[in-house]
Amino acid sequence: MLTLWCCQSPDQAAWTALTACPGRSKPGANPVVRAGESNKPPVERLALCLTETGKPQPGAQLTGRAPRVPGCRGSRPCALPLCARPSLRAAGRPAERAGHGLPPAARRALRGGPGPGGRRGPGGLGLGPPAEPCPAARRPPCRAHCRRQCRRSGTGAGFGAAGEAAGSGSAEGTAGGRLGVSGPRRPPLRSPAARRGPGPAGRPRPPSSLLPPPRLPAVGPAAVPDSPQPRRCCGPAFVRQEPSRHLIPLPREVAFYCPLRAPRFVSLFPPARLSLAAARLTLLPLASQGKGHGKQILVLGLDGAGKTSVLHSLATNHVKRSVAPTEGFNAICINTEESQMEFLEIGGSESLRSYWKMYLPKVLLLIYVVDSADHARLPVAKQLLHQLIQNDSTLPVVVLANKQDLEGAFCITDIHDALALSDLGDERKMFLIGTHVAEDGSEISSSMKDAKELIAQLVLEAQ
Ligand SMILES: Nc1nc2c(ncn2[C@@H]2O[C@H](COP(=O)(O)OP(=O)(O)OP(=O)(O)O)[C@@H](O)[C@H]2O)c(=O)[nH]1
Ligand SMILES: [Mg+2]
Repeated sequence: MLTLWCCQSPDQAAWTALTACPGRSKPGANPVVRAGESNKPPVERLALCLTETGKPQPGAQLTGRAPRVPGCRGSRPCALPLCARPSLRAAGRPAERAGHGLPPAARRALRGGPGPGGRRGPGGLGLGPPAEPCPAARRPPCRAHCRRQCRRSGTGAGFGAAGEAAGSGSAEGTAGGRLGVSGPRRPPLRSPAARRGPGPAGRPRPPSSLLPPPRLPAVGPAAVPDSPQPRRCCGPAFVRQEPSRHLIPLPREVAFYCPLRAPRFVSLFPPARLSLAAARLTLLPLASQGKGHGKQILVLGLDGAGKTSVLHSLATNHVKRSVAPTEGFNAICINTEESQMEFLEIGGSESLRSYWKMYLPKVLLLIYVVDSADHARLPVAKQLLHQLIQNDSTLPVVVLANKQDLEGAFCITDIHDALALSDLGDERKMFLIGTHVAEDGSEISSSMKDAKELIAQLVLEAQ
């Protein structure tokens, strides 16, 4: 059971909603969102974000669906777009991305249909670039034109909704065009997705914005097969996509991890060389490849907290516990479709802690990992965290309360108190997520996936 407090600022509310979305957890782990719960709940895992006052705040509207984002005037609940993976991919607040609170014309434009003045929107709901308009883009919709093309192709295979619907300006059709294309089609009329041709075994491909980069097919353990789609000639049934199609979360790994661009552990500095490396901040592993650009995510925490294990798991989406302590740095790059996340772990042993603060000015985000079962050293972890960020009042921090699988582990409300997170400033974005790196499971836990998505989103926002 997951209890969750709502945060007040729109961005944080979005995250709250994301974490609360019942559709995103595994069966059996669906969070039950309850308003007003203030005592220690019987949590298995609990996501907590802090309000601007730094205190947990009972959510006013949390009754099983995500709260409406302030300012939203849309007729649909904000929870739906927030559940949709595509909505995560666009910039801006989720409510804006879904078009809530905007006039109808602007909403149409946002979804990819013609907006005011007939201009097309940016491909709303984060589904990527708008489908290419049908050359016969006129009203009424160019269904006859599409039929002609299908007849010419001689196969009757799906021309897809892209051209037709885009021409018609229908929001459903536009999104559907990106979702469903299959079979041969006439080159000038192809949507971007159609240009790539049919998916494996003739199956259609998911929207282009949710695929790994071109020429990098989603294969390997992280790849999830595309969902089957009907192959048929364009017609009303195909053109009119169910609205829920917009909201089907696509496979996580396809969206967030490109398996062919494998994560790389770049460098391990032996302690003897550490001072030299530390003296040359600009020559750190990733920065030395010209890709640092201040986008690094710093991963810190006491020795044995599980930093390396967490990083391995985030990078590979599969559980892998670290067996050796990090004696220096550990740098790993995780490529997503939208960004490259460069993580830098610095070992947590006493001799290395003095180097932590040197990297802070360069980072976008701090991930602080604590061992939830190591009660004795939580005060040390707290002291180091407070010292670290006391001079940077806006640096976003994600605290991972790791090893939640251990019997004696503190639940995250205890961790919150033990680390005195409410004293860490009102301005910064701060998140606390319980995680564990299971030994037996092959895939990472849902809490770890939540953490990964949160980190990706924070990095996008910070850039
Ligand atoms: N039970 C349990 N053990 C974990 C978990 N995560 C990591 N471990 C174990 O904790 C030990 C330390 O993990 P590391 O990932 O090396 O810890 P670290 O924070 O990188 O440590 P340093 O590199 O020394 O700073 C290893 O034996 C891991 O197998 C977890 O979620 N649950
Ligand atoms: Mg380590």
